[in-house]
This record gives sequence, C-alpha cells and structure tokens, in this order.
Amino acid sequence: MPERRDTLLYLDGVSVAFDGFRAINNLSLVLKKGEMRAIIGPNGAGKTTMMDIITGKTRPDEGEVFFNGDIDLTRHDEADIAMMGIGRKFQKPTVFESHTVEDNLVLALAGPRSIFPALVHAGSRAEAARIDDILETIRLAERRHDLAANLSHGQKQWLEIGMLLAQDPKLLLVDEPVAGMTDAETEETARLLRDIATTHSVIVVEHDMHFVRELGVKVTCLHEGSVLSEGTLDHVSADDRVIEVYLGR
Ligand SMILES: Nc1ncnc2c1ncn2[C@@H]1O[C@H](COP(=O)(O)OP(=O)(O)OP(=O)(O)O)[C@@H](O)[C@H]1O
Repeated sequence: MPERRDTLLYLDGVSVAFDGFRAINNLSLVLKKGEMRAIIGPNGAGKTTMMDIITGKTRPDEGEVFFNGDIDLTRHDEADIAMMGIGRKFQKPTVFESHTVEDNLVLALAGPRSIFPALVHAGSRAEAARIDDILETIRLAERRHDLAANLSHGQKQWLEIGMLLAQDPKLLLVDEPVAGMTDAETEETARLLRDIATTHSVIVVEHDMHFVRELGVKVTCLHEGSVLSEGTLDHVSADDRVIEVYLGR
C-alpha cells in the first residue's frame, strides 16, 4: 500500500455485513490524487456497497476509510462527506425535466457546495462563465435553452454529470453511466469522463467492457466484497479468476 497521506481515497481492510452476510470483505483499495479508476465485477460483488461506504451511507464494521490522506470518512455523515467534495451520480438520471438544461446547472451551482453563494441570483459573470464551461464539457452547449425533458437518455446522464461538476467535487463517483446509452453516446461518455479526469479524480462503476476499454484507466475487479484482480484492462481481463466469475459468463 502507498503512503496514506499521498492518496485521495484509502480503504484498508474494510468489511461490512448485512444479517451476517459479508457484502464487503476485507476490501483494500487506493486511489491516487487525480486518478480515474474503473470498477467492474459481477452482480452482488459489492460495488454499490463500496460507494455507500465512501459516501457515508453505510458505516463499515471494520477497516479504515480515509479521504485526501487524513480525513477519516467513517467519522462523518453523508451530508458532511458531500460538503467535503465527494459527489455521487446514481444510475438513474434525476434532472429537473421541466427546467432548461441551463437552469438545471444554475440550480446545481446554488447547491450545498456552491462556490457562488450570493451571486447566483445576480447571474454574475463568474457564474455564467462556469456554466458555459460545464456546458462545453458535457456536450450540451447547443441545448442550453431546451427543456431537460427533451434530451435523450444519454444527454440526461451528461446533464447530471454537469450538475455534479457544478458542485466542484474533488472526487466523482459515477454508477453505470452508459447503461441504456447508444453506442455513439457511450463512446462520447468515455471522452467526456476522460476530459473531466484531467481536473478531477473519478471512480466509475460499469459493466460495459467496451466503454471501460475506451476509458483507458486502471481497472479493479471486485468479487465477493474484495479485490479479485487489479491492473490494466488487458491484465485484468486475462486473469483466469476474472474470466471465471465475470467475463466468461
Ligand atoms: N442494505 C442491505 N441489506 C442486506 N443486504 C445487502 C444490503 N446492501 C447490499 N446487500 C447485499 O450485499 C451484496 C453486495 O451488493 P452490491 O449492491 O454492493 O453489489 P454490486 O456489485 O453493486 O452489484 P450490481 O452489479 O448488481 O449493482 C449483495 O448480495 C446484496 O444483496
């Protein structure tokens, strides 16, 4: 394990059981500052539970969970952890359908981690620049005045990623972003996340191996609540144990 102080996220020996069943079992995983990581693994491997532990939704029974080197996440609740800069996007998009794309971002900018507390209603130049920036990143600059309801499923996912970015998180947790997307949207999402990863740390959970390949980052395969294999996608997908429990199904 690397020195904890140099890491953005540090999980060591983490376990949690539900009714005696160990959903997470002695899990150790380290994310470097600025890193993007893909998490794969079969249904029930513990991917969602791991995200729940990081975000403070679930408290581990054992083990260490540190953010930014020295913040013990097991001592904080969900609201604190969101304020500290861990943003999570769930699988299902939850944009405000009856608002425009731009207004969805304005609302997100005004959220709990807003860097524009008093300025939002003033429609300040800084806010406008920030929104332009996010719209470019999420490929929706041309759609800014359209209602979110009229976006495609993939574009709604991008908008929600934009709403997450508006909170300026240090770490983004993204759960199955490309489920239900077209092939073209899937490829664009990989590029979009790579752009975001130049300035943020990201954990992406995904089952779509073509997409994971496009991300081009280190992969961790979870199984039965711990790390089964870790490394490049080529390394992990050539691992017999990964083939047996996941890829070969
Ligand atoms: N709150 C809970 N109470 C009881 N069991 C739970 C709870 N949360 C998760 N589990 C169990 O823990 C195991 C791990 O589930 P988890 O959702 O983390 O897996 P996953 O890797 O995210 O799977 P998927 O790919 O299907 O989303 C599963 O067997 C699940 O049924």
